[in-house]
Amino acid sequence: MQLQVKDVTLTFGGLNALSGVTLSVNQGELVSVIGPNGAGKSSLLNCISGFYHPTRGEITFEGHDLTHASPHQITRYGIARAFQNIELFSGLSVLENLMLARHTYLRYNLLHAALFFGRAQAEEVENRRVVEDVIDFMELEPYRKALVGNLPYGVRKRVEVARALALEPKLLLLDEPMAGMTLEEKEDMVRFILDIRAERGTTIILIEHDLGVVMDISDRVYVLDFGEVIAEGPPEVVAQNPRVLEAYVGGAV
Ligand SMILES: Nc1ncnc2c1ncn2[C@@H]1O[C@H](COP(=O)(O)OP(=O)(O)OP(=O)(O)O)[C@@H](O)[C@H]1O
Repeated sequence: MQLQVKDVTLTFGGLNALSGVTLSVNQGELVSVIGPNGAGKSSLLNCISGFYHPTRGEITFEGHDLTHASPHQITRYGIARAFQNIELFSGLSVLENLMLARHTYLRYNLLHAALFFGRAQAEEVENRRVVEDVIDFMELEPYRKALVGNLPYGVRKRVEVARALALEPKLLLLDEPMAGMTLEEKEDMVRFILDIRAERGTTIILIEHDLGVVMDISDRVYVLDFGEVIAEGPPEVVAQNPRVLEAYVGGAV
């Protein structure tokens, strides 16, 4: 098991955003988390990525305890996240955003860089190589130097995924990467997600409202409702689960 979320509860005031959530993900798996609005999906990703700390329970990744770790530490352990509300600097180019992500999250401290100038330079060459490789992989070559604020929405969503990939994660967290996209853009994103797993071997946790996509590409699906896991399993099994059908009645998603 690469990631293990054990009995996690997250409380805001009197409200349980998550209630005893247990979930595990194997290396190389593509696992989706679905559920109606407010079910706790983003809260779960926030706990895994260290933005929130569970009120109770435990999260481990490859033997590291993430329960109280900071987002920076968690990134260094090999987990990166593409945000639902794009977290890019609109006044910087695609290339600059990706380089900045590596500098912010992965670079050792400035004193170290000053003392070991040669090593810092080698690191910069490596940063550039990784970033160029991601730009190529995500087919962002035509936009390398373009300011992110000037790009169409669908391309910006793709840059947001590229920003996370530039951190060379072992586990990639995707929070609604296809929200608001046209059909064609969605198809492209699906292809990228499948390629990320196939070619880079990255484990993926996907939050997505488009159930057609989820059922098509996931190895396993977890269904959250009111902060609890109400079903888990292969997509075709989960889709038949009466509790899932009930949670989705009325087109709540
Ligand atoms: N920072 C916070 N403070 C207070 N309550 C919060 C906070 N973050 C989330 N919640 C509450 O926790 C519950 C779960 O929210 P969350 O955003 O995790 O759901 P979600 O499944 O991601 O929803 P959506 O599909 O709408 O993004 C909601 O009732 C929400 O109002």
